[in-house]
Amino acid sequence: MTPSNAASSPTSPTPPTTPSPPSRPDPTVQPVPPAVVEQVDAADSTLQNPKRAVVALGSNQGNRLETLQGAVDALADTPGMRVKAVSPVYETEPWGVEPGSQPSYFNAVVIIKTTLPPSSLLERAHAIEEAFERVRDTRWGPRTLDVDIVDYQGAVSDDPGLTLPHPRAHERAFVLVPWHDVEPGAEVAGRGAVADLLPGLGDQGVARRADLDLVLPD
Ligand SMILES: Nc1ncnc2c1ncn2[C@@H]1O[C@H](COP(=O)(O)OP(=O)(O)OP(=O)(O)O)[C@@H](O)[C@H]1O
Ligand SMILES: Nc1nc2c(c(=O)[nH]1)N=C(CO)CN2
Repeated sequence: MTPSNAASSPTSPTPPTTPSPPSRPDPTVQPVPPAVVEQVDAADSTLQNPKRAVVALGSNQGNRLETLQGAVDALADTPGMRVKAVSPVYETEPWGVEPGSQPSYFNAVVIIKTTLPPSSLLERAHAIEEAFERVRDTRWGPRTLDVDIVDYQGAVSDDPGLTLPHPRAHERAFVLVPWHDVEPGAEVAGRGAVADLLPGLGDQGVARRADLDLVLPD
C-alpha cells in the first residue's frame, strides 16, 4: 500500500479543517433588472391565485370532433391549467366569409382555471394549434384547429398580440351560444351580458349537435 492510499483510507484521522476565506460577491453574477423582478413577482402572484379563462375552439378541416377533443385534452394536460367545463358541440356556418366557400365548423367553448399569465396561455393555445397542423395563410381561412382566448378573468387589453376580451367574440354566435350554455351569467367585458348580446346576433347558422359530445378529462 502506498502512503497516499493510506492517507485516503476510511480509518485515517480527519485532517484539521482550514478556515475558509471571507466570502466576496461573485463578479460574474449580474444584478437582476427591476423589470424582470416585476415580471417574476407578477407571475408569482398569478401562481398563488388561479384565474378563470374562456377558450373558444373551432375546426372545419379533418376530423373535427377528434380535433376538438384533442384540444380539450391538450389544455387539460397543461401544467397550471384545469378544465372546469366543456360546452356542447355546435355545427356552425363559416362566419365572415362567402357563404358556401368553406366547410362548416364544429365549435365549442371551454372554461379553464389557470395559473398561467395571459401571454403563456396564448403561447400554449398556439402550440396546441400547431400540434394539429394548423396553417396560417389566409385570414379566416379554413383550419384544422383554432384556439382563441375569449376572456381572461374579465381583463381588458387592446394589445394586438392578445386583445381581451377577444375583439370579435361579442358578434359571434359560434362563441356566445356555447359559452352561454356553460355559463348563463357570462359577460363580455365592456360589451355586456352574453344573454343580452345573443338576441341581437340573428341567425348565424349555429346548430347544436346533440349526437356528439366532448369529454371533460378527469
Ligand atoms: N384573444 C385572442 N385570442 C387569440 N389570438 C389573439 C387574441 N387577440 C389577439 N390575437 C392574435 O391574433 C392573431 C391571429 O389569430 P388567429 O390566426 O387565430 O386569427 P383568426 O382565427 O384567423 O381570426 P380571429 O382573430 O378573427 O378569430 C394571433 O397570432 C394572436 O396573436
Ligand atoms: N363558424 C365559424 N366561423 C369562423 C370561425 C369559427 O370557429 N366558426 N373562426 C373564424 C376565425 O377564427 C372565422 N369564422
